[in-house]
Amino acid sequence: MQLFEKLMEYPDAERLVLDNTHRLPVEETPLGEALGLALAEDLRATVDSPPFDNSAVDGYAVRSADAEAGRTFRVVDEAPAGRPAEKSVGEGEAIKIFTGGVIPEGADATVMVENTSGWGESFELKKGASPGQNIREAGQDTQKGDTILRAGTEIGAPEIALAATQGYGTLPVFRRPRVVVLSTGTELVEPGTRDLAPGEIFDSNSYAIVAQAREAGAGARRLYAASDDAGTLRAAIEEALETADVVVTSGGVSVGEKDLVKSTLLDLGVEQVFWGVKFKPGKPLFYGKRDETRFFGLPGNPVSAMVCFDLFVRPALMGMMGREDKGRPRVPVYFEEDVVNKFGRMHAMRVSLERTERGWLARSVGAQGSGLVSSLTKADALALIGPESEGVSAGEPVEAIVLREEKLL
Ligand SMILES: Nc1nc2c(c(=O)[nH]1)N[C@H]1C(S)=C(S)[C@@H](COP(=O)(O)OP(=O)(O)OC[C@H]3O[C@@H](n4cnc5c(N)ncnc54)[C@H](O)[C@@H]3O)O[C@H]1N2
Ligand code: MOO
Repeated sequence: MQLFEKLMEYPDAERLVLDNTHRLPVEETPLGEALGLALAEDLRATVDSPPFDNSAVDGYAVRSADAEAGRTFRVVDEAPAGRPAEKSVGEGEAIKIFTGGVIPEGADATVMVENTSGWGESFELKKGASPGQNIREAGQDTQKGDTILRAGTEIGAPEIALAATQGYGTLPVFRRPRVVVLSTGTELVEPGTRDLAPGEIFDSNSYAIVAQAREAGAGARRLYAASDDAGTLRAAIEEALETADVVVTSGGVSVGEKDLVKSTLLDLGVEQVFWGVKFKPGKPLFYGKRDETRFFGLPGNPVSAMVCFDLFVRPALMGMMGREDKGRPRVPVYFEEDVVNKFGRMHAMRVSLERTERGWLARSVGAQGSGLVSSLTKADALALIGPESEGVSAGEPVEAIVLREEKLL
């Protein structure tokens, strides 16, 4: 069994992951499936939007020159949304119009029905109208040929709406990475299937990792939990390889005799980029590549698996999708007391955050064991307590990676 040689410094490992990540190919993706992806090209307006002058209200289209309070108008036609009127508006005439209806020939204003005597074949105007009143002009929103979205923009709901106004049925985006998640460990039991026998635990990592991958915008699926047996593991990894851009395993990556993930990957021709990081939680992290596929061997300890996903896998997935905002936001924080780092590795300490006059105050969420899943539900950020120092003094600034971005609002 191979032991760790020299552990890699955390920033070097972070950089190596990104340096060995490539953008996935550009694909014309249906509008409804583009959420969270990044545009590969600038997008231009194909039409003026709105395409025609239209009414902002339900009421009547009139000539503003005639529109004095107290005057009576004759209704000669109607213009609901989607069906332009056939007639034009002459002096003393009006056309019944609804919101979104095309402004008829001759009219230059619309009046709300509330400012008239009501719906009918004729009506009396209660309030005068000015030219252009309640008219939404053609091209007010976008004009044909304008660049409406820049390459690199992340597609959210407003971008989908804007592209749809221009008739785009698909968008040129970097393809969504396909992540296959495989948890390993003979002790693992599928949640919801049966009670635990002695020595067993429920498989929480594969569910957590799939959720994190989807949060990052990737497509992700779980494979079954594979037992710590070389044949089973090899078959599972081969199955994952059929569809995956990124294979993420959990467990079996440390130095125990049952830790077979690394040797199995190497047997399958995966090239090791690094194994072992001077980082807690997540010392045994493995990163490798084979052709276009990338492999992350996350440690089995649930907190280590989730923290390593956030700090290493998430930026890689975002890079593959062409997203500019690859990492979590980082802010300087301080502690009220001295904090000791006794691990000899960079400690990503789970902390809560509170905004104070001096900046962000960090407090440890409590015990920092790598198996304490509940601690992650209380953490707002990971404070990076460096390996070279043995800790930080009260009030000293420290960089923290913010996990709950809503905290910063
Ligand atoms: N002699 C040494 N032992 C260990 C070292 C070391 O340097 N020398 N490093 C420790 C560190 S740090 C970590 S982290 C763990 C990681 O080990 P593995 O990646 O091999 O993980 P396992 O041993 O398979 O599991 C660790 C722990 O996590 C539980 N686990 C595993 N999979 C799941 C899952 N899918 N859901 C929930 N929990 C899971 C597993 O039962 C173990 O309790 O190694 C240390 N040891
Ligand atoms: O570094 Mo391991 O990740 O303690 O827990």
